[in-house]
Amino acid sequence: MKIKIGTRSSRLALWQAYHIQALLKTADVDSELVLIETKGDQILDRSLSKIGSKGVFTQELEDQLRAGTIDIAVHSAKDLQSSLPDDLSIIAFTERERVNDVLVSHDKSLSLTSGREFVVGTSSTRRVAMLKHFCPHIKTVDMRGNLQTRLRKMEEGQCDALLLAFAGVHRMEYDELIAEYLPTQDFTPAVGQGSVAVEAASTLSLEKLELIRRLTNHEPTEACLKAERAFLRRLEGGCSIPVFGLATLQGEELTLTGGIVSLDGSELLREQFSGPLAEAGAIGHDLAESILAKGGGEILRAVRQNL
Ligand SMILES: NCc1[nH]cc(CCC(=O)O)c1CC(=O)O
Repeated sequence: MKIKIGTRSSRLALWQAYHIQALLKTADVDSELVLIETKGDQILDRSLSKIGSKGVFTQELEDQLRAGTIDIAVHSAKDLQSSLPDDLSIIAFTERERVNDVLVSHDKSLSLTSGREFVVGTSSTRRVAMLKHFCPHIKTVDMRGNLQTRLRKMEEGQCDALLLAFAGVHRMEYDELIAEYLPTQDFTPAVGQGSVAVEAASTLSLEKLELIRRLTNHEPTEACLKAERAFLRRLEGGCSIPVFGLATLQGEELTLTGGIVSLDGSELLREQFSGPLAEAGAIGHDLAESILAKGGGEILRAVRQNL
């Protein structure tokens, strides 16, 4: 048996696919990579929020899952839509990397808390809005492209630093450029940040599904992402809205922190709910209801009108 792994061909996507391949290999399960180009890879001149980012990095992979030309598709968990079509599902979430956002620069003395003014490149609406909220002295510039492209733009002087997920920076082995780890209490990451998701179609054989799940799924991470994704689903969000969410486990108790920030940074709503791990989905849903009741709905409407 050979598992066909569908992946985008960016360096980060390939790292993730090789990671899944290595986990399968621990039980001598053979696999091959099938490289697939998505709309998000082709359109590089427009900001992600303007492409209509629903599934922009996932659609073509999902088409091939349905066609059966690949057994599984590998994604950054963060890039997945919060709800999938009925015939597709996430069968595994890998153990999560450190979840923090990091400030990346050749100037290691840069810090967001120093009060010093400088320019940060990012293409994430969540990061832009959080910077406006927590660090109004910081200027932001929209910066798309893969990590290598962004680093080049930074070196050309388009910005002084980049704000990125630690997970991606670490996987691309740029740890030495990390100037600062941002605290998750303020800069709460995007839902799913740091985990790799394995997606399959309902037509995948039970034998393959169970084998892949056994070798790649990390149950504590899965529980946390279940809560985070239920939260995001209730807000009907994808990765392009300024919503954040992070669940952690202490034994059997799950704690979910999540919220939303307005695009101009003026309003930030954040709440924390805890409960038994078995109720992960309900915790996420209830947290979203609470955020909506406190004004999150108005923030979301304004965000949708502006994107
Ligand atoms: N939105 C792009 C994206 N999707 C996943 C990661 C990093 C890896 C991860 O969070 O799992 C990144 C880059 C970033 O946000 O800096």
